[in-house]
Amino acid sequence: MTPHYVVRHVDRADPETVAALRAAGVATVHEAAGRTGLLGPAVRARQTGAVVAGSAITVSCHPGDNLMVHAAVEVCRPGDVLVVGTTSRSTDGMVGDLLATSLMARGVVGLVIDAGVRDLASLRELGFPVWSRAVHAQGTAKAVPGSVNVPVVVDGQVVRPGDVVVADDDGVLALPVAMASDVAAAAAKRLAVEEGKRAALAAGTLGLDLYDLRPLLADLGVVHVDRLPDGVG
Ligand SMILES: O=C([O-])CC(=O)C(=O)O
Ligand SMILES: [Mg+2]
Repeated sequence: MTPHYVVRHVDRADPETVAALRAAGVATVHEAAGRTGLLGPAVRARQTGAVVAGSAITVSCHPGDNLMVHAAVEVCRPGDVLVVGTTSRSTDGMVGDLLATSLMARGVVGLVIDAGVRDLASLRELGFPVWSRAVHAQGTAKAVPGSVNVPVVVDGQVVRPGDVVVADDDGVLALPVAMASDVAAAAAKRLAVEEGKRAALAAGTLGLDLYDLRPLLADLGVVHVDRLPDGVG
């Protein structure tokens, strides 16, 4: 039989770094990380306005089977994000309000799952944020083994145990621990620069001038005219 593992120990990023990445949000962290780390857009927020960051506890499940999600709950610590992948594509409702209640009792701050969730109204009422491929009431079994804290693929992105996961309304990103503090510093710089840009744009400065795009447009052959010349268009 193929061995399956529940790995108890995970190397986590320090809480200050995790907090800084949370404050920056997914889009800024993605840019600061050199446009890496994003999960695909199919795994999306199932609530509005939630922002979480935490260390990934990863789960590899057989499709239609949430046995290993139950096994994973035990190794979660406060501040973790549970990240669930399946070994082939699934939209079954693997996690609902009961598992969410259990995860909240362990201090887990959110769930990212490349499958379905159910009991959505209750999940929202609980205030337990989820990012999922689907919402579907389809029930699942507890019969097939898998592993906890091994690398998983979630909508095209590898997520390793301990990766810092950042999730908000824009999507989900996973960052290796080794990159996390450098990216947090770069993200803080980006936020400061964006603050200045936001003030200038709010005051009416055009992006064309703020980013000095007029010479570029000219170089690219873009011509300003009052009306299209006859015979064009
Ligand atoms: O129990 C399950 O299999 C999934 C579910 O609905 C819950 O966690 O509430
Ligand atoms: Mg349920």
